[in-house]
Amino acid sequence: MTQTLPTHSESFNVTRVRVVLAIGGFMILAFMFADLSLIPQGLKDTYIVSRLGLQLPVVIVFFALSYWRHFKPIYQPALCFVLLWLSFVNYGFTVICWQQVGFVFPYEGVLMYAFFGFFAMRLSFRFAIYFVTINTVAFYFIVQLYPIYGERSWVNLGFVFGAQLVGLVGLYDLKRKISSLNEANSRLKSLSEIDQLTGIYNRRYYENKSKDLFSWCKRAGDTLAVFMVDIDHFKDFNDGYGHQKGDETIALQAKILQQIFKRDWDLVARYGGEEFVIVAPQLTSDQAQHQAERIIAAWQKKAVEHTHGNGTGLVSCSIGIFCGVPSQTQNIEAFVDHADQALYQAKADGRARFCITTNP
Ligand SMILES: Nc1nc2c(ncn2[C@@H]2O[C@H](COP(=O)(O)OP(=O)(O)OP(=O)(O)O)[C@@H](O)[C@H]2O)c(=O)[nH]1
Repeated sequence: MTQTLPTHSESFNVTRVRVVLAIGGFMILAFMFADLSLIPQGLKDTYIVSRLGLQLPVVIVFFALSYWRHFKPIYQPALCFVLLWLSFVNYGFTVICWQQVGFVFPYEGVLMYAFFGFFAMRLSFRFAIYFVTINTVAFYFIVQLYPIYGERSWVNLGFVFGAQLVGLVGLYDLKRKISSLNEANSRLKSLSEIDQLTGIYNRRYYENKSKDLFSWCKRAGDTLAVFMVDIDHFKDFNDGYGHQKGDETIALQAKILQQIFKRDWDLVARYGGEEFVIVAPQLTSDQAQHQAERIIAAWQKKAVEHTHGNGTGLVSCSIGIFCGVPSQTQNIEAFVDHADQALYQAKADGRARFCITTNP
């Protein structure tokens, strides 16, 4: 399998990171023009080396790293390192300016790196604390070792620390608001995608996701199995044991299906009422039959009494399956229609069984 199947979880927004990083790289280049008009002639080459030889390559390497599949776990420490690297290159250049021609290079650039890292690159609060601590200590040593800023040294140190502290407070506040927004968002998402009675995906989620899975199988030329599962004589069960027991039985059916369809890309959803749908990519007809047998057997093992109506005395379900490699003209609805017809057949044949049809 060369492609990854679409699963039911979200991913790190790496595109945003790349765009912001590219903007940061261009900002370094843009500032070069402004800085070069201020810097004394003899320092221009050193300045260009500090920007094009030391700062920009690190930004480019970080950008290239974003194409690595393990980029997400290393993003925060790597970002912290890049920001410190940019600041330290600035400090190094500041010292060279002072030592060589007594020129006072402005320190404010490092505040820009900090704020860019905090708010544009979304440095985590923990790494922002590391960054501020190391950055402030470095600046402290510079003003202690070199009288670059003269009697303004302490004021400037206070300014560097104070401004970063304000940034940290803002970052903390932002993180708190974002996390409460995310919580509210995931609650809303869950309400809109999850069936409250069973805790599995609802019809709305199924409608969207099944199309993705279907397109994936069509592109990859892989098999897809659609199962329609319906509890037998459920109206009689409800009438005989009450709606509450009926709800419990629907929830139990969902649990059985979840225990049997465990792969990340298997989609198990409540289709409506006591009917369930499963969209299972990469399942052969033999494997699909095996899964159906397991569902039927799971109900037999549970042995939930159902003596009302014309059933076997126990709760059971019927299953219709349609399985095959999607043809170019088929859509997911066609698979569901075939699975529905197979379900109809399983009911007509006496229930508590499955019926399977396959793509020619
Ligand atoms: N307890 C409960 N019952 C539900 C729910 N949704 C639908 N039902 C009931 O499920 C029953 C479905 O019955 P039918 O579609 O007639 O089918 P059946 O009695 O299961 O018969 P067969 O499918 O032919 O075996 C209806 O009585 C619905 O009221 C629900 O959320 N909870």
